[in-house]
Amino acid sequence: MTDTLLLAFDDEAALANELAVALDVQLHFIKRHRFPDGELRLVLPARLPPRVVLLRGLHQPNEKLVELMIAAPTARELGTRHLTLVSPYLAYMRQDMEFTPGEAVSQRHIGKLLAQYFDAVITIDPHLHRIQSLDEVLPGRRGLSLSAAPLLGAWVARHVPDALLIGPDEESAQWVHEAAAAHGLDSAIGRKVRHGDHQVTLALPDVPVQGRAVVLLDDMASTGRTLMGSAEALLARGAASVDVAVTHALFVGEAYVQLKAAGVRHVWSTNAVPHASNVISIVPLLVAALKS
Ligand SMILES: O=P(O)(O)OC[C@H]1O[C@H](OP(=O)(O)OP(=O)(O)O)[C@H](O)[C@@H]1O
Repeated sequence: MTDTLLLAFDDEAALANELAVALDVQLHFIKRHRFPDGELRLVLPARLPPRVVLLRGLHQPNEKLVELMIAAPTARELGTRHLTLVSPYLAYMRQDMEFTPGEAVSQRHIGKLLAQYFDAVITIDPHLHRIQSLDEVLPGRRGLSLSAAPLLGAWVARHVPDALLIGPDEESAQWVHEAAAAHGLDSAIGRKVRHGDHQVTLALPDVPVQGRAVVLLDDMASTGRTLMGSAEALLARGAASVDVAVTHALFVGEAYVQLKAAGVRHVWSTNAVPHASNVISIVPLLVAALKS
């Protein structure tokens, strides 16, 4: 990939450096200046090669979307003809239908916006419920959705002898089954009803957990309520230990501290979102996708 340049922002320097080394490509950080009124100025290299990969995770997405709206057309003005967005966490995928009249279907509109600027988008474990493929979100463009579940499963298999993997809700079944199947782990899936941003009702799966080393596995932790509620219920039922493995460590506010306070022993995450719990690198996944 010597003809490709990797562009990134310095708040994702660790992942950007690791990716550049693994791909053996040149890395350039886009310079950012925030004006007193909050507007942004971006500075890219004066000339760009025809193929550019832009790395930008979209956790805390609103300002980052503006960065993309400025950086992508600038890259094309500077010589880029094929522009790939690598966004390990793709925001706005959870609002995928109109639940009440007049409610914006953000997934569709953010997808269209990205399709306007990028030839291809690569992401990890996007929260897509009711559609099968990321292509459906990106009209006319290539969307590639990678799964970190086998990496999470491998980590659990190495660190927790005889683990029982539990997914807190039906949605998590895809990741839990993939991780369990790849590494011969026991698994079970609970149920969840969401009542609001911070309110969920959880039902544990009907499997014996007494004395088991349970690992809760999910695509993301945001407020941590889903994992906290599950962990407390598992410990109350006699689980020997509860660990957590997630792809996206969003952990808003005090969520991480509260999750540990709820009795969770270890919290493990991938570096798709930079966080203190990162222990699993998604770089091998990204490299395989970008090289194909
Ligand atoms: O840390 P939290 O704030 O609990 O959020 C994380 C949970 O939210 C997501 O599911 P969600 O409840 O959105 O599922 P849904 O899309 O089916 O409502 C995700 O799959 C996690 O289970």
